[in-house]
Amino acid sequence: MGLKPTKKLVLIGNGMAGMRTVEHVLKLAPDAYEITVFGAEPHPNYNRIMLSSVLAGGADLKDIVINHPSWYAENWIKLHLSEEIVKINNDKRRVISASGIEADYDVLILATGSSPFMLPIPGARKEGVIGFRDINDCERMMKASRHYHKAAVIGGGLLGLEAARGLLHLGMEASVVHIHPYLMERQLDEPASRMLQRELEAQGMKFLLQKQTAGIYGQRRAEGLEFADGSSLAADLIVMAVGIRPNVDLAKAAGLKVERGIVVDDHMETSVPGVYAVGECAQHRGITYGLVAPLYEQGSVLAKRLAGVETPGYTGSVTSTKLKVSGVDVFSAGFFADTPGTRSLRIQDELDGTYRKIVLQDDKLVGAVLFGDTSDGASLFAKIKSGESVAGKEKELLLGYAPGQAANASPASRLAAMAGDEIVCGCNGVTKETIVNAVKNGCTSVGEIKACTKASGSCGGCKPLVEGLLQLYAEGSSLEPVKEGICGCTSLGRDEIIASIKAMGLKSVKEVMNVLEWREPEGCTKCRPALNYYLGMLWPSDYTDEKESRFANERYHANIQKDGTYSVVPRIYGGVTSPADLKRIAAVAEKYDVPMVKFTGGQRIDLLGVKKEDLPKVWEELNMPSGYAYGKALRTVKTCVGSTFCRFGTQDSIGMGVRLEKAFERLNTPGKVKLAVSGCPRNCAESTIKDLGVIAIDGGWEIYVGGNGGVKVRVAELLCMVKTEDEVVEWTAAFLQYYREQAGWNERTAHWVERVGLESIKGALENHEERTALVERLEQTLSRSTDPWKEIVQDAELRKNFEPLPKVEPIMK
Ligand SMILES: Cc1cc2nc3c(=O)[nH]c(=O)nc-3n(C[C@H](O)[C@H](O)[C@H](O)COP(=O)(O)OP(=O)(O)OC[C@H]3O[C@@H](n4cnc5c(N)ncnc54)[C@H](O)[C@@H]3O)c2cc1C
Ligand SMILES: NC(=O)c1ccc[n+]([C@@H]2O[C@H](COP(=O)([O-])OP(=O)(O)OC[C@H]3O[C@@H](n4cnc5c(N)ncnc54)[C@H](O)[C@@H]3O)[C@@H](O)[C@H]2O)c1
Ligand code: SF4
Ligand code: FES
Repeated sequence: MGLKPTKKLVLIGNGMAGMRTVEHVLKLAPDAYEITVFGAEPHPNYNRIMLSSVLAGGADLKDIVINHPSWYAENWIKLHLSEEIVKINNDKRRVISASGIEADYDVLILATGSSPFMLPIPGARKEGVIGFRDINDCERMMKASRHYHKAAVIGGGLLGLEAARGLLHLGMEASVVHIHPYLMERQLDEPASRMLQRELEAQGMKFLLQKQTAGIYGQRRAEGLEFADGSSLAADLIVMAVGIRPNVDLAKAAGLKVERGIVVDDHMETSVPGVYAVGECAQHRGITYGLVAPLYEQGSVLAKRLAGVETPGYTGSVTSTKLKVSGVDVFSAGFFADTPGTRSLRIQDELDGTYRKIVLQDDKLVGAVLFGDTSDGASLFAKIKSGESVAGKEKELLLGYAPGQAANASPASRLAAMAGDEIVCGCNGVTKETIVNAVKNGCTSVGEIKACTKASGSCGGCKPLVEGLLQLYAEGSSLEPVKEGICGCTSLGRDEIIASIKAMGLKSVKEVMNVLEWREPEGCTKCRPALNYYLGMLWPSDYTDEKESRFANERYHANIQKDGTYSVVPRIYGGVTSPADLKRIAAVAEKYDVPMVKFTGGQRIDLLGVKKEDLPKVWEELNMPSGYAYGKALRTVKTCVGSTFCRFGTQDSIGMGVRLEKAFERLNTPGKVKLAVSGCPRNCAESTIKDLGVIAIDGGWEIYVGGNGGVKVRVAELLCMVKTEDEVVEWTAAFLQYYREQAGWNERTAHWVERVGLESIKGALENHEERTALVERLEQTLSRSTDPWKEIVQDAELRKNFEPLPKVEPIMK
């Protein structure tokens, strides 16, 4: 420190926004102020955001401190902990703490944050009823979990869901009571919200929707909740997460203009000159914010103002949020609702568990919702913030790739294509360019980049991107990163993971994550199903499929529809049915009020709109095998009528198709697999746009592979020509097993064939010995497969999974 400062700066509130402002001031004008900080909490400034991770086991309390006491001392800051300021004397320009400490100021910053809103209902003050705001709350929940088992969280917003996830981690039963019909209604539309709910249910969370809490019952300690509809829920820990209220009492008493928050102008100055407010307690242009990114923007503007650096002022923020629950990727930004004057585009892939919605207004992107894969969140948010015209680029934004570019372009090429001014770390407003410069200036780890730029220092959501940039731009690395993880939880790629599983004999998803040091202990929606698949593929004889690592569709063995009902597709081999099967399907459809019965593109019958609780009965009464219309597995074998009826047919395509479908049904594959068999080169079964298509020719068959008729049409390539039906089956088996062993999870054959090249596949399969070995390994896998519907129908425990959500008992008064 150089000259003795002449002005006194007092900060009330040792939290995230206030201390970020002080840090900025120290950078811009290190000698300008003598700084005193008052904090009501007994801790130095810590990362409040990470409390969710602490509760969920992803961090330790000691890991979340942002500024250690030594940092304050090094920067000549006088720090008063456990000292609440109870009075501001504007005339004397002095503040007074609860214990009587007085401090004079020339500049005063109020950064008092918010408090959880506690519902004013009978029983709200009972023991065991808490908010979730600070370290103390976190410790109370941890302590309660050691003695009690049933927790209820009131509020299905960001905080409530993160709290519930943490409580599950602590071994408690966690029920979320939400007043709206669907969760996170402030951030998500209904389809995304329903997908989220299903994922969280799979993690063990329970939900009571459209429930208004009327009171909390119990003696001294809470024992449960009573609802307005007369029902109740037992709970011995109740966490209220129904929103926050800015802490404004102190400012109000001091005569500052206060509405919902402390009213400030564009330079964060309150109605009293020299007195400023930042963070959640401040109200700017009518808005109070509850996320760090806008609060940090405010802090940066205020610091400039205090350091005498010219600034146009703060003009307000567009916000984006990400739910920090491991295993669930949800992103929401801007105006996501469908309102008059806006146009929404969306795609939902129930199979991959992904949802994308973009909202446009006057050719600009104004909002976005992503579920399942949030890797494009940063770039969509950048477009929303820039306000640039996106006319003509709507499809690119919706699909997440430029026309002509591969749909699943590698994360590395996406990072490389990112513009320099695109924000990578939303919490701290750090651009790609800033991170790349830090790397070029010698930062060699994410920790160093954090220390240098703040990126990844708050919610941690951008860590995978920061790590990706580090790998991409570190000296000596090629344009492709050295290592590209299968998801943000690891930097290990598919091949490394498979090699480690084999070498170390790892036998469960959890074991792989532990031994290979996953960053997220629970993994995510990308890696859990991938590991489950790899383990099943590598250990066909003794691996037990982990249902909880599969998408909801695969767990329930039915496709979930937009409205929460399911579709049921029984197997119809080769598209050939019988009057008896048709009668049974019709009877079930009538009995269970199935609203729609539809023929699918794969020549089957789809019963749409089946209620979850009816699924076991529907399967039982259909008494037909599962068609696997929901899984990454063999789907359909489409056939034309072939030589049996068609005058052009040279071979029995129906017989061949039925044989293939019976041979490979229930086979799990990296991506869904569709087959087709055509009876002559007229190709009526569209064999050339299937993963594997067979076409009859004079005296034999042609086998084509790697075709796709979906978003990006790809024509299949000729793998081989064979003479007999047995050879068709053998080559198909060998190709499917080679695909199972070589492709990445979720990689369709079209992409895989394009990536590795047809010649390499031909090379492997042409060798008779290798082909035979592949067929044997495939048969070993198939020998253990059983029909999932039959299993569920016969198992009372499994049937319970389909029962309606927790029964709420009526309360006896
Ligand atoms: C569990 C949890 C998870 C969150 N996750 C995210 C997230 O992922 N992303 C995100 O953007 N935001 C998240 N938030 C919100 C984010 O933490 C807040 O927006 C941010 O901390 C607000 O900063 P602040 O400085 O305004 O208030 P705070 O950080 O609350 O700081 C205010 C401080 O002032 C003190 N204080 C109040 N009155 C006085 C007084 N009179 N005298 C002295 N001291 C006083 C308080 O004790 C407190 O320490 C989360 C919040 C919680 C609780
Ligand atoms: N990942 C993140 O970004 C993150 C995480 C945690 C907290 N936060 C922030 O912390 C603050 C607090 O979070 P929050 O979730 O409490 O606030 P919120 O206002 O975002 O959500 C509160 C939720 O509670 C529901 N609710 C209201 N009254 C209810 C009632 N009587 N019964 C049941 N449900 C009721 C609302 O419908 C709403 O969905 C917010 O500013 C939030 O943005 C952010
Ligand atoms: S592909 Fe050939 S055999 Fe099959 S229906 Fe068409 S014309 Fe007939
Ligand atoms: S986005 Fe939250 S720390 Fe970077």
